[in-house]
Amino acid sequence: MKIGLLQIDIKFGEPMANREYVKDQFLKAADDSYDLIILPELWSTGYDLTRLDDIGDENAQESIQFLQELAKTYNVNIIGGSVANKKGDSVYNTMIVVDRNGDLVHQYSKLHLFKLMDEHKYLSPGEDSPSFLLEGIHFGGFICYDIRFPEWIRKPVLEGAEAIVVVAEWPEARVDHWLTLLKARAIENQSYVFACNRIGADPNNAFGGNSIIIDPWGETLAQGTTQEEMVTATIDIARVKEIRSRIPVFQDRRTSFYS
Ligand SMILES: O=C(O)CCC(=O)C(=O)O
Repeated sequence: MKIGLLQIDIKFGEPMANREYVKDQFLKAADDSYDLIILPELWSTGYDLTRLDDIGDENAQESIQFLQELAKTYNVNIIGGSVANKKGDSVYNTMIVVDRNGDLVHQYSKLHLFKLMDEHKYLSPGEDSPSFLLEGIHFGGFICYDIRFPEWIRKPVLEGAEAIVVVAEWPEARVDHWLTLLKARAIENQSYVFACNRIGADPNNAFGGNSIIIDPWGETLAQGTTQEEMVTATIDIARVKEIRSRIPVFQDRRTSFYS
């Protein structure tokens, strides 16, 4: 499976311009035969939180249709980062997954809102399961701050997930945490990690790039810089079983002492 993490800059509060830009990037990648392309968190609006009521997407409909068209046109599965999803009086930060036929496979709204960036003032926390199946692979999909909660990442893994996807707008100031947490999540869960971050800056933060693909042994297969790029690796999901039988962490758990 060939994976591409679309590490891009995002225009602050300009969904139309960001959609056009993402469309151009898919066209550019068209000849590279990706099986799965992953976008960053809030790729259509950025963190323009005070305007999400205006620029957010009613029930994520426009974003879903946009991603469905791209998936069908380029015959590629898409984990469409996340978008500002308006539902009644609330706005959620919602991941959208569509398969290469253009079918909507999964939606997940960020569970843990990040107070340091005021998310709790403008967004509502989700209540969705992070588990989904795509191309026969069981994934757990998460958004940014979620990776600081190992017990939440573990949940889909205990349900059978072999790959953890993370979409983010992770600040440059804490890139060391980003890389360390992602590597730990890969090793402790003996799972692939595909983590797509944005680059560039908004009025409040500079973002750290360093999108990364890590194998279930904790080895980095590909890592971005702080420039715009497609971070790419080809993975073999059978490696998960191999690693899990080498060190059988999941058989050795003492669940009568912890859940
Ligand atoms: O946990 C962090 O340091 C960054 C989290 C974050 O930026 C987010 O969830 O949007």
